[in-house]
Amino acid sequence: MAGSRVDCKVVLLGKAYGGKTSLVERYLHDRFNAEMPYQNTIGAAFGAKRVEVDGKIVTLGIWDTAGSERYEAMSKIYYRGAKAAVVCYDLTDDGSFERAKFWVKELNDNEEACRVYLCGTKLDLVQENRKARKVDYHMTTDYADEIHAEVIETSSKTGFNVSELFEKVAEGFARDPANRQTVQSKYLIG
Ligand SMILES: Nc1nc2c(ncn2[C@@H]2O[C@H](COP(=O)(O)OP(=O)(O)OP(=O)(O)O)[C@@H](O)[C@H]2O)c(=O)[nH]1
Repeated sequence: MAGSRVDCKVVLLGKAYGGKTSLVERYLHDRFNAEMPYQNTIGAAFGAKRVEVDGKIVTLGIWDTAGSERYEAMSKIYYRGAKAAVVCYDLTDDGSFERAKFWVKELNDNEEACRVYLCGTKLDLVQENRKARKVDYHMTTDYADEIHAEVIETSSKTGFNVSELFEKVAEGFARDPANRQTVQSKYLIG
């Protein structure tokens, strides 16, 4: 990946313990370690991945921010210039959806060109036990319609919908006429 251009800056935002790091870990390295004790992100972490869209290469530069409110000022720095934001909430924690709304407002107020993807995390937990669901799916889609966003529910544990989420992000970016210049017009080989 060294030296390759980052076309699309993507930022992950959301409440602490919401599953952002696990989502990136699953997407970039296809792994999830349930045994590993939770470690809160400090500052932010960066990773990149190339995605093919319509025969063209989009490089996603993904910033995983810290959810802890202690690092809020820092997280605000990381969404600057982002073309897409994956705003995460934990499907088993209703407070995390309130926090997601906070980030959506931040983005709407400061980064007009940033597309918002609402990502419900830990879907495996609510599939195992329906009572564990604390964030209603239809409520999230109604809200998404209001703010012109998309909703996707994922599980980093099983991998369900994780690649699909980032593919949506890459497609949304590459197919936006405003970004046509940025997307490398070369074909992906191999
Ligand atoms: N069962 C299940 N657990 C998950 C899933 N995603 C994350 N977790 C767990 O939830 C906890 C928090 O996940 P993280 O990915 O570290 O959360 P985060 O949003 O990056 O947290 P901060 O760095 O503090 O902002 C960890 O113990 C994970 O193992 C999932 O899809 N399923």
